[in-house]
Amino acid sequence: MLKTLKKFFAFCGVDNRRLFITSIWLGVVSAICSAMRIPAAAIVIQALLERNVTMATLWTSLGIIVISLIITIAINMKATMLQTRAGYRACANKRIEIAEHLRYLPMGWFNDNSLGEVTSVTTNTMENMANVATRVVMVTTRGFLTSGIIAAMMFLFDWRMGLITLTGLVLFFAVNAAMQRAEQTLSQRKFNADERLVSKVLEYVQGIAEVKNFDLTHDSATQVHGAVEEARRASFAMEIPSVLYMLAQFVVNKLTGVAVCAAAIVFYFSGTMELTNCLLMLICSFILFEQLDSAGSFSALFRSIDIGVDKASAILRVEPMDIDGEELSPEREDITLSHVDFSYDSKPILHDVSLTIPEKTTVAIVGPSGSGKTTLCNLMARFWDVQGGSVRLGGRDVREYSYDSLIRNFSFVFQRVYLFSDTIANNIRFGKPDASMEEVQAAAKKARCYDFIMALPNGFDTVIGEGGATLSGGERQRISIARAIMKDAPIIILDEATANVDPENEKELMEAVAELTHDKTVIMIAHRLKTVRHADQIFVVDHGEIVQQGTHDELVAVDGLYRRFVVERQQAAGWKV
Ligand SMILES: Nc1ncnc2c1ncn2[C@@H]1O[C@H](COP(=O)(O)OP(=O)(O)OP(=O)(O)O)[C@@H](O)[C@H]1O
Repeated sequence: MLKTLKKFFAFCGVDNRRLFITSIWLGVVSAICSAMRIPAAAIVIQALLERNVTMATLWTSLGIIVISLIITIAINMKATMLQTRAGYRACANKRIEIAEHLRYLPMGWFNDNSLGEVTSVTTNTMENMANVATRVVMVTTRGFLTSGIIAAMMFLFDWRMGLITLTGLVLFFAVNAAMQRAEQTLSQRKFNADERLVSKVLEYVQGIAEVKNFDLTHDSATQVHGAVEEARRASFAMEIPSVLYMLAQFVVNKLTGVAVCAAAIVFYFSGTMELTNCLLMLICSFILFEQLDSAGSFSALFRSIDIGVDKASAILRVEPMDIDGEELSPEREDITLSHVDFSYDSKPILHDVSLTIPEKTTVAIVGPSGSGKTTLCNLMARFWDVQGGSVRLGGRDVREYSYDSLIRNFSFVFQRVYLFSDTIANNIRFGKPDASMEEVQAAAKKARCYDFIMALPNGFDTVIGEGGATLSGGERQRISIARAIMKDAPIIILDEATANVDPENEKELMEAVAELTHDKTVIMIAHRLKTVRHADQIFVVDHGEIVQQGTHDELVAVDGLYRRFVVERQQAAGWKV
């Protein structure tokens, strides 16, 4: 348990740890104040035995009780406020730290770890930590510390009583340690079940259109039901042993009280304890381990704090990509790939790819579906690291740049646009967080989305649904172009941005793209002949290799994949030109 405490305090950070420790010590002071009931009772008992009860005796006793009660309440309030602040602040800081850290993780990590796992850690686990860990840590540490202090006081009072109390404490901790061991595997099972539940619900909600479309309601719901059922079983399995161990702890506690009671009576009759002290011990025996009772039940949750800290720390320990990167600004924005080899895990995708894209030129990358076009573009912005060869921007390997200084040079317009559940203005501002409203509107005008935004009920302040759900595909696309215009990066990568657009939207989209790409280095994964034919260079990719390279006129003049695609474009399923 001490190991978990140490881990938890290290996890919380210095400031929050200080608040926690202060609140724990305040808790101990409050427990001692609440124990002032014992001397208050002793004064009255003594007076009664001496048949000397006066108003002064009663007032003194009452005064001690009232004052200690007021102090206890005030201290408890302060301690609760401190630990609540420390708990929520520590978890909020961790969430921000994790979110920030995720930005710098290699894309391969996201491939290997499901969205559910990451979501579960940042939501469930952190929520659990904020709610449970803060209370658990305070109640248990306070309970154990207070009981230790009481045991020491018992030794001072009468070593025989001290011995009985200590024996009780040792037995209590033995049961507690057994409970912690029993909880270890069960807590892990519960965490895994919670993680799977979040994964399945996310999958179900994200794929709800497909679920309805293909009438998968039953299959998907079964998976969600299975995950819910396993989470229920895991939670229940965790409760059973803890209830039994808690009962055992409770029994040990009460038996210690009974032993104190019995020993006091025996010692009185054997003439080795005064009547006042004997009566005092009888009162003490009932309140001796009050704090320990709640500490014992709360400590059952210690294992889940342990796992929670481990899960969050495991994400934070994943090595970010730009560990050695420098803050660089390329002098020119040309891109060179030299003998690049790349695989996703063990699946080879690109083989010995070399190409040069001079700055401020437009290149089109074309090829059959799955040939590696998107992968090629992603390597330029170091979404992944190459396994062989190099990718250079402005003559420097992209691995020499820090992530921020590299990504500053790129704007991506993806075919699948993701808009955040926020106002339209803020979605456009993503490209430049401190942009004024005038700048946002100017970008929207260039991206040909100003008119439809103004037609919305709250204009630029309209909050759009998560993923941009309340806008059409073409509108979302143009907002993403406005975002890219706002960023004003020197290199634009258009990944099939013009595919799947109806003719009405196409004209506006083309105008928006023209505004975005003006005077930039442009790399487009192009499916339309119109856009491809005007490119300065065309790279034809097939099975992860550049099989042809040149201008449209040069490529149609020779027999090859490009000409075949142009000729067969009407029938070609994988290449819509
Ligand atoms: N994140 C990933 N993890 C594993 N494999 C991937 C990943 N992304 C793409 N692939 C695989 O790599 C290959 C190349 O994919 P890529 O998206 O680069 O092709 P593309 O030419 O852009 O295809 P399309 O025109 O259909 O978009 C495909 O076989 C794809 O399944």
